[in-house]
Amino acid sequence: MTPALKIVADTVIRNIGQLVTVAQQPIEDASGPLQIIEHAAVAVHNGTIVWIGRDDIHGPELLPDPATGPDGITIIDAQGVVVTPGFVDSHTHLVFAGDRAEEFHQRRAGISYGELLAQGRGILTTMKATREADQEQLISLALQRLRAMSDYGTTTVEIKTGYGLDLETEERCLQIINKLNALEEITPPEYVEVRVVPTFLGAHSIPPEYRDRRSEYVKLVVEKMLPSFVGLARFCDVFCEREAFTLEESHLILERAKELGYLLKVHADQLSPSGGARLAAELGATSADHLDYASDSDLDAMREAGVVATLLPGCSYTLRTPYPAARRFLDHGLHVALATDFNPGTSYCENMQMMLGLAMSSMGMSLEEALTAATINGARALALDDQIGSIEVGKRCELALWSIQNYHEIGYHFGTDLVNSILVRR
Ligand SMILES: N=CN[C@@H](CCC(=O)O)C(=O)O
Ligand SMILES: [Zn+2]
Repeated sequence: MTPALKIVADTVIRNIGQLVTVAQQPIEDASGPLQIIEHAAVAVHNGTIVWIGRDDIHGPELLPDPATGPDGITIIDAQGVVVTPGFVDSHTHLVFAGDRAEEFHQRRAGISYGELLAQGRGILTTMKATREADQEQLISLALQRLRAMSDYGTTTVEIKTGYGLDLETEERCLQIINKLNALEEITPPEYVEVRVVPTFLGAHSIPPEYRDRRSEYVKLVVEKMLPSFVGLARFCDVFCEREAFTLEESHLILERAKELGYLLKVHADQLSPSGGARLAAELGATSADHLDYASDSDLDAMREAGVVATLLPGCSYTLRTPYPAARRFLDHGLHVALATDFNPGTSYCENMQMMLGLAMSSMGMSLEEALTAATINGARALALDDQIGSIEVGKRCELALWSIQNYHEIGYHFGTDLVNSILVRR
């Protein structure tokens, strides 16, 4: 007889109807592409998952943490619902002030997103409002948005700067993003349990004061901003596009960022074939995002270089452009991630469930592919897949507790929030 497994735990989630682990390795008692365990339990110690399995069948002997004493295990009854990894929203522009409702309706009447950018509106409209806002306003807006995201099941959010476009405001936005990870420092203390990953996107648009001397702005990004923000941002991103930064400018910025130790992302081939996807592959970026105009050979280059393809259906929904054909990316053997691209111009939506729905209804993804894209592949797009994105022993406890008993309701029952709460142990 195998001796009982003794596990030290401080939290146990019991009575889980379906534990959708999205495990990357086969696990005992689990089945199907998402490695689902029926009637399951999860044991957690110090925020790390220490055991998962069938509730009550051959579970381990759970020992409380000696520090908390014999009554120290918190038992949470999931009441038979579905539990998945929390969503990893790997592409957002969440820190900004103002809105662009007026431009949205003008676009509905015929003006294009590219035309607005060319007229110095679009991103620059938001830049003006963001520069004028003070720290408290920006934090309070960000918190409101993070709360909405966590209500829909998101536990990790990447946040880009890119609405400051000067040294001072870009730095202020990065400091705010970092502060969101330490909310007790905010007065009065705030508790949103979402993990935040900061990205520097100084190369989002050329600010108006540099309109006729763009090379000087690129120089500012390369020589001043990038070195000053080391340690404040995990990623450096560039909007490589006809209306934004050329391939050469993007190359210059990303190459310097890489030398300084940033991980890389690229807004690639969104409005035209910009060469961004190819650049992401050349420089070993973690992800290339959008990719509406990426060619087959670009996708091959991305696969060879291990670049995650992040697809953003919220943009297609807002801009009324064709949805990315996810099948094409999957057939190229790429890891596909889904994200909201939450921003005031092209995707004003905090809700990852909506992205899953669009991926299934309009991008040709199965439920299993979409859930994988919104969890473990989002984690891959942040180079955090060793820590989050699936429910496996050794991963952090960042879960979504749904209000449904069968995960097949996801994408089928639409237009309503199916997530009850998130459960995060730090
Ligand atoms: N493409 C560039 N950046 C954002 C849009 C930002 C904005 O319009 O404010 C995007 O990912 O779609
Ligand atoms: Zn974006």
